[in-house]
Amino acid sequence: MAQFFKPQKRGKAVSKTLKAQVSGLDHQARAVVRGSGKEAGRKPQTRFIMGALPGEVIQYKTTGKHSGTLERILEPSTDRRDAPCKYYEQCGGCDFQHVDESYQQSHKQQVVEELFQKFGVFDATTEPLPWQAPLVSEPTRYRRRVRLAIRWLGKEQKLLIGFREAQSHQIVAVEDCLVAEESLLQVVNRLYPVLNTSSIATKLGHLEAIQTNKLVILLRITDDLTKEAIQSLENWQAEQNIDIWLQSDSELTPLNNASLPFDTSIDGDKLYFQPGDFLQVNGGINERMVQQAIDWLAPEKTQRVYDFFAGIGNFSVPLARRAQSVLAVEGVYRMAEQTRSNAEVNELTNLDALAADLNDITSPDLAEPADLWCLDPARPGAEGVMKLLKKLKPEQRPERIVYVSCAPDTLARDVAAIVGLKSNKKTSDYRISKLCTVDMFPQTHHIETMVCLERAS
Ligand SMILES: C[S@@+](CC[C@H](N)C(=O)[O-])C[C@H]1O[C@@H](n2cnc3c(N)ncnc32)[C@H](O)[C@@H]1O
Ligand code: SF4
Repeated sequence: MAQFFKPQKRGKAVSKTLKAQVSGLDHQARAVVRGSGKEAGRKPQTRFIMGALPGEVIQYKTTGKHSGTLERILEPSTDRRDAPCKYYEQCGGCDFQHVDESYQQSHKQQVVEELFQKFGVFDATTEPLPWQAPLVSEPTRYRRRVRLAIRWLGKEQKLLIGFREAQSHQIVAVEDCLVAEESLLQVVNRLYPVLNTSSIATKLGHLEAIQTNKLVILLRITDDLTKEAIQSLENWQAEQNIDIWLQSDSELTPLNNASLPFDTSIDGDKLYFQPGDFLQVNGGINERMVQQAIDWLAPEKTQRVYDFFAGIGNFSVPLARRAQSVLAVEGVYRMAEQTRSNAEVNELTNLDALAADLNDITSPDLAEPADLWCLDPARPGAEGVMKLLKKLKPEQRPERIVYVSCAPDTLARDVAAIVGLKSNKKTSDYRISKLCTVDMFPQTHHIETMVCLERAS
């Protein structure tokens, strides 16, 4: 039969296998390779490839204009180690186990340094950043919360529970996870036979296991469970003394009216939360991070504090123990209410909470100005708070700001905005007095950083 030419849709690049030497690591710990030679007549591209290290010669497959997947390491780096977790090659939960923890930590500090330089936060040729020792975590068994994906395999009549593969919807079944507290996967394994029936498993979205004062299971359900299914979960709950919560699109319900779990603050105060609320995943490092925020802010009994992006009051409650008053601001109404309730339970009359969108905050929303600000935004950062700071008269601005960040790029952008404030057009109103990385997520590329900024006068 005659073959006719059919024009191809533009932009659909053909995947190729290439060889290259890795030139560096980006802020997501992806290897940077510059295309060697011409690829199908195009200009060589820079691509980002997970799993390789600077100096290594690799073979990779192109998957997009700037992406590729690692196929083979032809010349390994001496920094490479065998990953401690047997699921590492498939599981998307960790992406930095192929180097040891000190490499991970120094890479993370270097990323922050480079981003601060890029955003003009400081000039490396004239003034080094005042780095403090990193807050270093246990390298394994540090997670007190895990989320597992779930799929019912209809043909095999079997439930699959595990972590997602990187950039894929596939699930890797795991019996244990090296970064999670041991109790978490153990309890999931015990619950498995109860969930492994089509009447429950087909209605599950995902599962979370959380360990604070007690173990809690949160089941995300996509449809109502039958009475019998609920009864079997309740029987297991009673037998194991472990609370189960069901989360649907519209509500979060504890089975048998299970009570709220709580985290304990550095002063022994109880921070109650619902299983759907934000909770810092690394309990040990969280304690040290909160203590350091307090040391850096150094609140006095005469000072007022704003805790922006407050969650359930992780920083607000210990700050309220030391300051004259604290206003916690949180976007999720329920969590702001929880902070208020946590203030009451711990008999703190000087802590109030406001539910507000911090992208859009104005000083009248906050009533009186505060002497100290604590900021702990999610990844998009705190642009709205930066706008607020800029609009304030210099004398209304805080004496000190501690910024806790889980995204170094938005941190660099926001810190650049703070050090760029100049009331007298010459010198900055604020300088960075201390900063450090916080090892919140060992074995992954995620970077947590704390920065303390002090007002000049
Ligand atoms: C990284 S968590 C920190 C929570 C708390 N500081 C802690 O240590 O547990 C960030 C918090 O910011 C809140 N948040 C995110 N975007 C917000 C916004 N635009 N306005 C107010 N709060 C926001 C989230 O709901 C979340 O509770
Ligand atoms: S998330 Fe757990 S199971 Fe997955 S690679 Fe990391 S340690 Fe292993």
